[in-house]
Amino acid sequence: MNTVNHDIQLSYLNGFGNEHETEALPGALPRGRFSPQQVPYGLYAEQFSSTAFTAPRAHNRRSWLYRIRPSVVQGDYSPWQPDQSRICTGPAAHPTPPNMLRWDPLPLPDSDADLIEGLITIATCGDAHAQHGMGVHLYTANRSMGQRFFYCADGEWLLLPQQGSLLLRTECGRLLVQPGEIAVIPRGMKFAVDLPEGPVRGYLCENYGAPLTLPERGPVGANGFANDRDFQYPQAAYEDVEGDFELLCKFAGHLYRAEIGHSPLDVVAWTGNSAPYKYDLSRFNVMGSVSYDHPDPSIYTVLTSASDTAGVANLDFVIFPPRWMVAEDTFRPPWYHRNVMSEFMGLIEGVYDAKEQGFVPGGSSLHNCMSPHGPELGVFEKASKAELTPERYQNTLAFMLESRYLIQPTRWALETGLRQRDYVHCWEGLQKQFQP
Ligand SMILES: O=C(O)Cc1cc(O)ccc1O
Ligand SMILES: [Fe+2]
Repeated sequence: MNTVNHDIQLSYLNGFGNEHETEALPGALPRGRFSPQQVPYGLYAEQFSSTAFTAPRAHNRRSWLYRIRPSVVQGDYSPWQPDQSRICTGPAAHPTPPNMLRWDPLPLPDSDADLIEGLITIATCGDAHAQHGMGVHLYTANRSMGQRFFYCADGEWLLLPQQGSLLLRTECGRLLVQPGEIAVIPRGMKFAVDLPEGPVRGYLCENYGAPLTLPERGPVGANGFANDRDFQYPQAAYEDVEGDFELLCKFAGHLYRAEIGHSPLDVVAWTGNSAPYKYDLSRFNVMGSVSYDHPDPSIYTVLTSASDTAGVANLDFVIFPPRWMVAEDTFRPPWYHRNVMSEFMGLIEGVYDAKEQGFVPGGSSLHNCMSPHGPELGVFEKASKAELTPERYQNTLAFMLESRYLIQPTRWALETGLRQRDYVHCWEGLQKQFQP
């Protein structure tokens, strides 16, 4: 069997949301219909729907999977026994303080943990049962999942590796994802995460709402931001293997376990537009001001999940990548601001321009609805006096998960020693400089 071959060179199918088609055996994919009376090679046909059957064509996401056994061939679910108290799902029942919050990175695990065992929720927003909002988790792991398989019924997973690469073995095939890249796994898709290079750390956004999609470009035109062609989908690859395996599932905020006598990654061919994908963030075509003023960060939106109100996102995934700053007569870092939207941030590498100290790779910050924030004292002083020659921001890759829903830090996040209790002091020295 072919569970894990880390040396394998993976090739991908390109194009965001295309009606992709791929087969691991010649002729495995039925032609001209989705559900023939008999599928080639004795495979079973199974439709995998990520949107309602009746969703408008432009939003409809579904794939047809041709597999060795249909997904119904599995054991009954019972609660997963290990302690699950570190994994939380919105809505949270405890109070949410308006404080500006920041955390140091999670240390790598000192005992064996795979990615599911190493998950810890830092914040949630909205309500998973109502299918809006998100969970923000941090992960660390030092062991491959191997023959433990998983799917999340509560949301789509956006994985942001910060250290170490992930080999995602999914029903649709394999994706190798490294820091600086992201991967998105549709709600409900079964997968296992292996660690080809050892210990890993990263962020995980569990999107309870509408599937992530590319934002509109408006007057920018037909190109730019994240270009559709740079999103990569797996080629079909199947595991034909039997044994005493387990299938974990996150459903309505709890983890369940079912026994399964075979690898559920047994899809030999698939076609459709709902599948996992990856994207190299360095491909992002950055737009910015070439005259004056610091633009809104929405120009850096990679992917967005709509809410029911146009222009008000359930979730925007935004990055702050290397780029040139040329704006004249402008305070170039982010302005001081208060925002109706709530902002969770992480740092993949380097230094973020608004916070040169204390916000470190693997760390996190949260500026909730209407909580004030902006450059720390040192950045303000420097940027107010800097000579405004063109400057390349490099060695930097921060991201933001911005939501219309209040982002509620978990109890763990509020109580952990990783929380920087002195965070607010980074603005303390901003003096009155009023000269009437
Ligand atoms: O708060 C932050 O650091 C994120 C952010 C960056 C920016 O350039 C403008 C607004 C904004 O919220
Ligand atoms: Fe902000």
